Amino acid sequence: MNTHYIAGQWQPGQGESLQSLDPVSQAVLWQGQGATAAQVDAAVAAARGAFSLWAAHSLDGRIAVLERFAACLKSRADEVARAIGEETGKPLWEAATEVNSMVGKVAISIQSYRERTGEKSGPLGDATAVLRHKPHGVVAVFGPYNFPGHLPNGHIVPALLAGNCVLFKPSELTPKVAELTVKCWIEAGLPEGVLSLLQGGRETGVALAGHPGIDGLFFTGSSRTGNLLHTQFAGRPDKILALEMGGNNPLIVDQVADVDAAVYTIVQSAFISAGQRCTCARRLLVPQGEWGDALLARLVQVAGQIKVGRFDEQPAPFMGSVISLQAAAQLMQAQQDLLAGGATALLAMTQPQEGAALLTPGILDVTAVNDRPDEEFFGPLLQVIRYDNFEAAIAEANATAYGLAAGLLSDSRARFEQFWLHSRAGIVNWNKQLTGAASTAPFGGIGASGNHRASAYYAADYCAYPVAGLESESLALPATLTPGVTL
Ligand SMILES: NC(=O)C1=CN([C@@H]2O[C@H](COP(=O)(O)OP(=O)(O)OC[C@H]3O[C@@H](n4cnc5c(N)ncnc54)[C@H](O)[C@@H]3O)[C@@H](O)[C@H]2O)C=CC1
Ligand SMILES: O=C(O)CCC(=O)N[C@@H](CCC(=O)O)C(=O)O
Repeated sequence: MNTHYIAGQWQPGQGESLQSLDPVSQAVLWQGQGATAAQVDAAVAAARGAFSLWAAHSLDGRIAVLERFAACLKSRADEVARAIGEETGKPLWEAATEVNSMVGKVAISIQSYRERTGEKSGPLGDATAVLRHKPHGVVAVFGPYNFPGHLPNGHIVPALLAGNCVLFKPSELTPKVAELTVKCWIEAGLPEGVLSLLQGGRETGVALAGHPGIDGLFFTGSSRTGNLLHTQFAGRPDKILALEMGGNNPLIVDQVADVDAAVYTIVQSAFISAGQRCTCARRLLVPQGEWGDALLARLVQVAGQIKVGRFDEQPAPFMGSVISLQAAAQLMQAQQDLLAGGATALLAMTQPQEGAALLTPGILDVTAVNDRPDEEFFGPLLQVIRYDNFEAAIAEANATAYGLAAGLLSDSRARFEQFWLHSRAGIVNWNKQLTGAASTAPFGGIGASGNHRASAYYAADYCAYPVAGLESESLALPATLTPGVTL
């Protein structure tokens, strides 16, 4: 099977065997072998060979390729959305929004490139001060499985636009979506070697991340892998590393007037994509007392009726499956561990069909659990913590090493200002769902969620470095010479 795209050629892998499975039916959607270290070498060599020409292309020339890529995606939107639905399990309506985000990324990246890393010049003394940006060279992009199109695209598009060559290693769980995406780049006329596709798991990732021929690595994935990469890149200031990682995101609910609006916003925050968004609310902070009890009762009622189903089921489900049977088993185990540690199930997460990675929404009250794990449970499992007062809620929200997204549902502006001042996260929302971050804004976290290189609108910043210069058309002596120099 020709599953890797290296130096402008499709070729078979020579590494470990890989399969991508439909998480519900377990049907094989894609199979092949991962790229070996030698194949990674060949892709890096091709990228190094292609770099100077691609970087020297006019910006308009690169933009033209990007726009043809967007047009190709648009024309194949149904096919790409179907592949996303099949491989990840997310419902077709949601997969279609992912393809839209991929298309939209091109225009937004062009705008961001011009605004944040374009060219500026102005007079400085008898010279012109000029600021331009240069690409880093050859960069690796590692993608996660939860947005197999949109999130790698969020690195690849701005990286290519800035003039870098890219080695793309998608998640081993979503190779088919990656293959379709790369086919659109080829159709767009990207020159040979500028983009390679290296399918594979850990073995391929390790070979690529450690390759001396890369100038940088742009990663979206778990905090565990991101931390490994950070350790590996320590002592390498010559290489740029951008890490977009997970979160243990808090959503505080204050006593609001519209309970149903709060419940709807909580559902969209915790259970969209079956809880497999890095921005999903993981911890729901609810006031002690009658009002909090009533809110939770309504939440349990609504969440208990959420339609869960196969990605292509009609009428459409709100939640599809999680990515794999293994992920489903790990989540069920996490629920079991929390219950054993003293949690109460307000709504138990269940796996209704053996052999299918479909999970129903789970809501656990973990207030009584001592030493609550500061972990990201990447699925539809929401932990509720009851609080006594607003200050305690803010302290609880910040009781995490992560810092990706945090939110408040409150009718009080003063409370939001207090929350904003004290919260520690890259996204802080008020009366809006935590999920669905805009591509027109920076996207990144602090703490264990990132390394201060925000992506989305600010991806332009890590795709190019600034070069400042003083320029003059002619070389001439200054009007006054410095003391001590005679000519
Ligand atoms: N902050 C953000 O922008 C986002 C973060 N995420 C996070 O991603 C995670 C889910 O995605 P996953 O695919 O499970 O992440 P993951 O960390 O398992 O994998 C991400 C990528 O790294 C590769 N990889 C794994 N081990 C490696 C190693 N030792 N060396 C080199 N490469 C290695 C994988 O093959 C994959 O391509 C969640 O934690 C989620 O929060 C997901 C989307 C957005
Ligand atoms: O990168 C962008 O263009 C915006 C970031 C984005 O789309 N975030 C999404 C998905 C990220 C995730 O949770 O995995 C979101 O915030 O829902």
